[in-house]
Amino acid sequence: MTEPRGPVDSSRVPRFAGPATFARLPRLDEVGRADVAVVGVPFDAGVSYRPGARFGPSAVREASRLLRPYHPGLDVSPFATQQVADAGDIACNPFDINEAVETIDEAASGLAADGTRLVTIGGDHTIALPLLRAAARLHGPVALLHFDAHLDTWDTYFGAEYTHGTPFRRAAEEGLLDTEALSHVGTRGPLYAKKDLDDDRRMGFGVITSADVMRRGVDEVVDALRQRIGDRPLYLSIDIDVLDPAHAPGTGTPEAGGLTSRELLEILRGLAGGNLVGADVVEVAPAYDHAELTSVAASHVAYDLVSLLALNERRGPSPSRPA
Ligand SMILES: N=C(N)NCCCC(=O)O
Ligand SMILES: [Zn+2]
Ligand SMILES: [Zn+2]
Repeated sequence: MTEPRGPVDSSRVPRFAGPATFARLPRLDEVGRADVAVVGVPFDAGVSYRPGARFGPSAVREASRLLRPYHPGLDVSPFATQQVADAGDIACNPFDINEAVETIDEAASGLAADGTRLVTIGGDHTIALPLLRAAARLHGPVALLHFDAHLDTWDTYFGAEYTHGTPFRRAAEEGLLDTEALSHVGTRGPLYAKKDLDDDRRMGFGVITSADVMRRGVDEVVDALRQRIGDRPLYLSIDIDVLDPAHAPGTGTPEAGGLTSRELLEILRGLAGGNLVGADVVEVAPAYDHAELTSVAASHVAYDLVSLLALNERRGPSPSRPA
């Protein structure tokens, strides 16, 4: 097997020079096949409040120029042990949500057909539905770990079924989810009614609120999540608004009282050694960002996801966790 082709060497070409692929990795067409593809979905026609997440993929790529090849927290060089490439953007119709959902499903299925695992950069949270369809087609119903301020299991908005507040209800209805292993992490903020929580529970979701993370701490949360997920094929969906607006102001539906980026990254690291089959980072809306706070956070989250996928291959225990 040939060695994976890694990022542009920052000691030769300054990291602020040249095109912004994710982490300055090669494009997929330059390497032919990848173990992990980072793909953008510049789609935001499903939002209920501030638009702008269509510019998320390019902002996260720009912010990812500073990433380095070795992850000390997980003791892995994620670009050396597997071929990681930037698959560019899935071009989908900004005026027709139903068509866009189909396009994303087909494109994701095409990319993943030969075993490539996808880390998708959104885009608003609508895109999780077609990504879950593509994942479930390959792996069957998947465990879902959903980091978000919001439940995203509402039914419709203005009669629309496919929106950023409804992907997980649709996914549950379509049988894409393993109902024994569904968790929201980081939820908070006002709801429409208490019934939102009842509906959510009926779909099988467990909830670890943002306040729970603060009270129970990262290690206990990780233990609970690992127990619930076990060895199941796992899909991770990370809405950047799970972070407090102080850590991620650049997003469309911000809610006070969120996680710190440190908490989010540490919870992710605690999941090492599981059976991650795909992941997304969504809802980065750069027009509301300051000093790239949000896109830097999202680029680090994506880097950790790629690193978790590298450790998947090894199937070893997590070095960041005590034995
Ligand atoms: N998925 C995100 N970010 N937000 C959903 C909010 C839905 C609402 O406006 O009630
Ligand atoms: Zn959200
Ligand atoms: Zn969301």
